[in-house]
Amino acid sequence: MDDFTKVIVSENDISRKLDALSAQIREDYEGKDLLLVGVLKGAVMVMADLARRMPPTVQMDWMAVSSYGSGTKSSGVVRILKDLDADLSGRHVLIVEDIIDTGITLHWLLGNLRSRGAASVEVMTLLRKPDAVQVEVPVKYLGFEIPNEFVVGYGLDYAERYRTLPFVAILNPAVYGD
Ligand SMILES: O=P(O)(O)OC[C@H]1O[C@H](OP(=O)(O)OP(=O)(O)O)[C@H](O)[C@@H]1O
Ligand code: HPA
Ligand SMILES: [Mg+2]
Repeated sequence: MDDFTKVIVSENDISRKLDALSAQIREDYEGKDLLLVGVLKGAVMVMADLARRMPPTVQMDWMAVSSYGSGTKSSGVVRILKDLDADLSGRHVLIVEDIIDTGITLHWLLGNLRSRGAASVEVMTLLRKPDAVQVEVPVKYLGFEIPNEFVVGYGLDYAERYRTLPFVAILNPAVYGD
């Protein structure tokens, strides 16, 4: 049995998309002190590859939230596992995410970070599933819209596995027993 049914975003697709998005972000934040906030653990890969395309003065901070546990369905409840180190007051913040699925995580996170007095809070996500969205989230920088299937790779896991793949693939439902 193959673990994946299809590669939907290749390593090369990701690299070219990050070239374009990072150029736009550099232009939009020129002259501003930018804080990238990565959402652990899924955003580790996209954060690393985006941040390397930014000026060296860019800063990174991390927040860990989890709503999926070890399954393939959102629990609907977002828990903070690790908070930011940075004080956001007056800061220009760009949240960096791997995926918007139901939108529950980012909707909650945007509300949470916006209450901390930042000068601006925007969102960059590599992937979005338009057919899965339950809560609309304003996204300024979007990589790819993908079908409503459970995907893994490039930071995205199933039960903590497959995060290290360099591409994004649809997980074979036989792996999780559907
Ligand atoms: O739009 P949603 O339906 O809320 O789903 C998106 C969120 O789910 C995943 O995180 P997860 O809770 O699996 O934690 P992880 O990043 O540690 O895998 C993903 O990294 C996003 O943060
Ligand atoms: N794959 C892995 N993790 C996720 C997904 C997905 O499709 N959606 C939300 N978290
Ligand atoms: Mg996960």
